[in-house]
Amino acid sequence: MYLEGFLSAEERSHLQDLANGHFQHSAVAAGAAGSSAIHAVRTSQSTTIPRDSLVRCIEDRALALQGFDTPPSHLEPIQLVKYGPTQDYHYHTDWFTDAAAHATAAQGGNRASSIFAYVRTAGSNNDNSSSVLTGGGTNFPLLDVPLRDERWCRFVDCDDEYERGVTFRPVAGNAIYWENLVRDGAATRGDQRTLHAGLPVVSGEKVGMNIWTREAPLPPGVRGK
Ligand SMILES: O=C(O)CCC(=O)C(=O)O
Ligand SMILES: [Fe+2]
Repeated sequence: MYLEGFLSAEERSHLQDLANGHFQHSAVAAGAAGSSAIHAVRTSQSTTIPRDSLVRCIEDRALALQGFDTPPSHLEPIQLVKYGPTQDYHYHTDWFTDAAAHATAAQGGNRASSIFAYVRTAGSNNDNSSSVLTGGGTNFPLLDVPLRDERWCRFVDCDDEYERGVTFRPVAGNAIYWENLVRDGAATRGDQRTLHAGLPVVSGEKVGMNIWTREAPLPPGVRGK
């Protein structure tokens, strides 16, 4: 689902203020139970952000979108991710493929849904040049969505090769929402079609926001206050 104007300009700058100075090299889930590791597949920098009243308001919006039966305890702390030139996040799924290590019932199960929003899509903060963001789209190679109306071209890259699936353009304030799991009898399993990547930034800086909803409540220590 495509969400235009999910974040206001004020919210986007507040989110960046909360994250500033806290970005660290992004980790990815690793083998051992609940652990993560620094990996070349994700060269961005990321941080979770503290929950203040504005962040709670964004969380409420994310929950309302998913229906009234998802309580706040299912939301992971919001994560911001920042990419400079050449930085990217290789193809991955947000649902954990190693569920025994990362998605047990005690850990809140797997990631039922994802919201990825574009928080900053501009020139770099670190140089004085008037660089603009180029690159940095979000590509879903296995999505087979016929976007026949050219109004979509503001939000997706209509010049992409057909075989490349769908690439969302980084448009500040907008977001994509998708569900990660499909029912499989009494259980759930990860949906392969949700494979995606943050394509390399060519110039400028991109800051994104992840809101991940678990199937079940997170341990209070992970969820935080
Ligand atoms: O940067 C992007 O476009 C996607 C990021 C992403 O998929 C993630 O952080 O899980
Ligand atoms: Fe992702």
